[in-house]
Amino acid sequence: MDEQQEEFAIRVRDLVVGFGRQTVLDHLSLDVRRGEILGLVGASGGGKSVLMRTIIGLIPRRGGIIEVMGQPTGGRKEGAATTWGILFQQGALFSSLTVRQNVQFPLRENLVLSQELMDEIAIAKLEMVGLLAQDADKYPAELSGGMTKRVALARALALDPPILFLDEPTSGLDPIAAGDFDALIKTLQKTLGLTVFMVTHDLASLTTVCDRVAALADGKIVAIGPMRELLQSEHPWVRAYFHGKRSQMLQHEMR
Ligand SMILES: Nc1ncnc2c1ncn2[C@@H]1O[C@H](COP(=O)(O)OP(=O)(O)OP(=O)(O)O)[C@@H](O)[C@H]1O
Repeated sequence: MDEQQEEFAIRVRDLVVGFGRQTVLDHLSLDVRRGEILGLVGASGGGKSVLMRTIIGLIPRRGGIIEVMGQPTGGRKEGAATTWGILFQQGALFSSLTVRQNVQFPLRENLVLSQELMDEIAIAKLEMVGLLAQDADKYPAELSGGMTKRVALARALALDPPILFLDEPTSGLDPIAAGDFDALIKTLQKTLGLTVFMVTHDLASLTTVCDRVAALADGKIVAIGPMRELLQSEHPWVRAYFHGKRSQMLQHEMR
């Protein structure tokens, strides 16, 4: 593996993705460094979810190259579950399974382990995301929004993947729960050395947990860097996003 491959967890080059006549991603390039938390912002309907889903192989591409941990992804499915964990926006837990069974789901799908070991792993993962062993027998309907996200996170981390994809992780959470969740992501990044790719509109998350922020506009990454650099960007969409009335108000309150 050469030095460049070592440095990047995800490399995207000239990615083109579309549906019918619509081109959503238009020769998009992006590097995600190993061990960083990268936040992705963009207009609603601008293609953030499409980019994430294309990287993980759920949407086919029309052109371009995607490498994950130094390996081209071209349709490769095997090994995916151990390479990345995914937290979808609503948590997407299986409602008929308990918390424990939800966390164990990827283990059952990918490994052959004794029930005892799977129980131990499930409890360890739940504790890692700040839940208690007694939460393991609850059903998703019995959980708060914050707990649901934590269970989904425990499930995403069940196979110890080096990369974590988060789709608007703090949406639907109150500011305290959102702040706690952000802190948890930061702790996991530091303790596990995770690379985190996070789609978010949450200015607090962008400012407090993201090492870098990438802005998606017109199907391309038009700005990327630490938040303070994005705030200086001259790109019209980036300026409108971070310096519009609503953002200004929030940034002022965050000072
Ligand atoms: N499976 C699909 N089939 C057809 N069009 C799609 C499909 N998935 C996404 N699109 C289109 O691609 C565009 C980008 O959608 P995407 O969900 O990536 O936006 P987004 O940036 O994540 O938006 P939001 O912030 O509102 O979640 C939209 O115009 C959407 O209608």
